[in-house]
Amino acid sequence: MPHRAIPLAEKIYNGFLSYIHTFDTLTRLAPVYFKGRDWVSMQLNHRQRLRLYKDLLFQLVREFSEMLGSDAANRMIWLKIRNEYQKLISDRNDIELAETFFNSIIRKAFPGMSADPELMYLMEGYSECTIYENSHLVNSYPGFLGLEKIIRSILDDYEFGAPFMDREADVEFLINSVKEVILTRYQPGPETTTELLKSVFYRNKAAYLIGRTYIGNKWMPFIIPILHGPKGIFVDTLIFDPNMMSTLFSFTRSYFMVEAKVPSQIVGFLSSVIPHKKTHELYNAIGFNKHGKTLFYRDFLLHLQQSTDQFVIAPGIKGMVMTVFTLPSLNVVFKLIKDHFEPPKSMTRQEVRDKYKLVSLHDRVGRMADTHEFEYFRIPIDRVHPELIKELRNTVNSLLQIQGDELIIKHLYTERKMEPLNIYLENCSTEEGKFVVEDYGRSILQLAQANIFPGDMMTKNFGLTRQKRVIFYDYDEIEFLTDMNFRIKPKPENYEQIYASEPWYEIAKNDVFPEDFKRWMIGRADLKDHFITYHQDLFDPKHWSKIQQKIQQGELIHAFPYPEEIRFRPFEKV
Ligand SMILES: Nc1ncnc2c1ncn2[C@@H]1O[C@H](COP(=O)(O)OP(=O)(O)OP(=O)(O)O)[C@@H](O)[C@H]1O
Repeated sequence: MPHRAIPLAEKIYNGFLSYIHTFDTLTRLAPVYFKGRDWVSMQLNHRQRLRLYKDLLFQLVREFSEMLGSDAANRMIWLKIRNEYQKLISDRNDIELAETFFNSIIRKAFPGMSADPELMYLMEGYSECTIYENSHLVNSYPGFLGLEKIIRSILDDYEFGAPFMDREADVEFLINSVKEVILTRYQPGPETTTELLKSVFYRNKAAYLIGRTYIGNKWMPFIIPILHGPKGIFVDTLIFDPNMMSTLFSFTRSYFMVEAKVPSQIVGFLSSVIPHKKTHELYNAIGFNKHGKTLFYRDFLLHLQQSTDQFVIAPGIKGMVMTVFTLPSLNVVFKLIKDHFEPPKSMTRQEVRDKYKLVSLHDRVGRMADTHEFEYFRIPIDRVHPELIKELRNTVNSLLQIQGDELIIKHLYTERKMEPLNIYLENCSTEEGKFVVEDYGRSILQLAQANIFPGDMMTKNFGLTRQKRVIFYDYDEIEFLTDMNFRIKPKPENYEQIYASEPWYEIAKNDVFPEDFKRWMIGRADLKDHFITYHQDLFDPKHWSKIQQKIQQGELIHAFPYPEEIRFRPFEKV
């Protein structure tokens, strides 16, 4: 009965249109807030966009399920709905997003649905994100114009609606930078050309222009960060370093606000300029994280087919709250909330989920890993190591189902696999160790500036990225920094107090004594002194209180996603 399937398909399609429309509307507000230096609205708007998908889906699924009535698990009807939906979306240039949207609906409306290749779009969609010729994607600047003219034209073409602080100085900085990095190595020829994505990428207090220059028989990518300080708009630096570009698009950063009329084209261009990034990571980076999740899952299924290794318990110290496992050949960990927590952990499963949600909605400032949440995640049981089966049975039994030859996990998070910091510190040289413990302290202070207090700051709760950047990944004890009370330890005044085995003063739940951090943060003797000297602020309650005050006064600190040493004007405020 196709006539019944048509309104149901239309219902989903209208929901999708409404999602895309609202997503675009919110995205288009980013340049407005950038122009007005309205950073609070920028942040709220971003959060609203992050919530959009789930909020909208919730309402839509309710209405849709009412229409569907008792047919929620009727495969025939679903097949027909999918057919009708396919007709509605087939001409769209964001068809891959529409497919993912359908998957989200069926996953919520069909009881117990995990992944079904017949009813869902699992392996379809654009496998490649081709950039079409003559598209409206980029602004092009032919090489014959000469360096200065190209740079001036670029600054003319990207209008931020506010005056530049010192445009001539920016032109000079950019010219010198290109001369230093590119023109010492390559000679421009008749084929030399520069392209910049027309869409500007906004995040926090910055705007980014993303481009590439064809020179020396290859495309040289670059990123131009633009800031809007109290004195006006200015170019902050010019990035050519591929590692820095990659960090800018890292899984530890918030998503960009960027107009993407044809998302696959933006992603196609990005993959030509940002090395090592998978397509799913780029979709995440431009805010289509649900589609990023679809692609991630697609990669996962392909990887399973192409590998033979077994899922095992993740290396490192086992969590008290999470059971964590991995596939050695894949750079992902799977995190499951345990059925019971041993003291001193006393939270509920829902509270842990709330903390993970908090992180997903918060600015991750390059220091917390993004996660994807999955329900009814399937793994072939013969790929699960017996030790892991035992561990899962002991710790997360309520989340497990066995169906045929598959293990189904009712709820889990996936996260990028990193090398646990405690393991790295056991094996590295003193020099390597100094480098990472400096970054360990820096990561904690940067999280603090973003109003995050990690709670448990032991090295086992941090991981290292490929580029040896320290990232926090244990979210169950996270708190807002402004909810904590940083205290100086009271001085003992008598014999009993000096020799008391327990603290003799009252300690409230949210009290923190930063002086104590010195005792346990770094164990290794050859690194401890270096760490304590390098990060004196960490142990000073006044420093923590100062950060709190700034946050309470509404100051949003911009976490630069590149080293501040490369800024053209390192001391210029934003
Ligand atoms: N992203 C990751 N990459 C690699 N290993 C990880 C990752 N996340 C967790 N692990 C491993 O799993 C262990 C437990 O993870 P996690 O710290 O998230 O659990 P937890 O139960 O919250 O810990 P805690 O008992 O400290 O609260 C870590 O110590 C680490 O060894």
